[in-house]
Amino acid sequence: MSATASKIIELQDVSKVYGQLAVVSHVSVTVDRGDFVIVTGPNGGGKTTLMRMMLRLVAPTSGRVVYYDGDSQVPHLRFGYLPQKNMIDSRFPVTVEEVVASGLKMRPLHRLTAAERALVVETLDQVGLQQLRRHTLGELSGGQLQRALLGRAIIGRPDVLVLDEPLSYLDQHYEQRLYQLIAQLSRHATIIMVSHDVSVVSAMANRHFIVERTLHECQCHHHMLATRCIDADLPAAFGPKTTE
Ligand SMILES: Nc1ncnc2c1ncn2[C@@H]1O[C@H](COP(=O)(O)OP(=O)(O)OP(=O)(O)O)[C@@H](O)[C@H]1O
Repeated sequence: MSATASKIIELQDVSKVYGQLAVVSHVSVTVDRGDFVIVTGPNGGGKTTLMRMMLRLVAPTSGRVVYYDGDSQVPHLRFGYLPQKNMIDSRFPVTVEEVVASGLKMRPLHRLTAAERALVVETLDQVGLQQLRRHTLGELSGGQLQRALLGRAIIGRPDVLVLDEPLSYLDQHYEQRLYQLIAQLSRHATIIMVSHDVSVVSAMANRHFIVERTLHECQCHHHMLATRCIDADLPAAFGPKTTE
């Protein structure tokens, strides 16, 4: 981001220990408003734990997670979160539209305002699930479930969208749709995305964190893009974010 970018999330010497296992160790980093951060690292390296501490869903063993609006600290941010699929119990008897709407307000569908209902319809369209809106989660394929959860994450027009392995289970068609949707969302939201597939996403991101117990920021990100070290077979619309 530019020199005038304002920070939105700050991790201050954050660590997480489970039993004897130091999962995340002394991470200090700042994410700026408008950043698009890609997060990579080995299995079990602590990526999900770090994301969930950023979201304040997991309390750090030590250190602090601080949110900002401009220069002021704020108690909350509007987050959208797409968790890893293995964290979801799809036996829960709710429909696709109820799941999507739950990202807006914890209210039954019939109690949403007309504007909120319109937003549910628009979001179902964005994730391509209008036809399946009355289906329950248990009736969905892995990719359809992933899209329903993405709908829930984006419907509230979040300040920060955290996506943990969003490409899992998606077929090629929806992978492309997802890239387009994320590129669109990144114009208004800060995006933090865990992904093993850096090839396409790298071209949308302006920062790259590597998490393996601790966090390294990969400074070669723009160099890699500039020299096309990454084999990014990109749709033309996906130019890299600039750092002017
Ligand atoms: N609630 C928990 N209790 C105990 N150990 C945990 C808990 N959550 C995560 N762990 C352990 O912390 C380590 C890091 O897990 P985490 O899910 O954060 O890694 P990850 O980088 O997201 O992995 P992956 O790429 O496989 O999704 C793992 O060894 C995991 O077993």
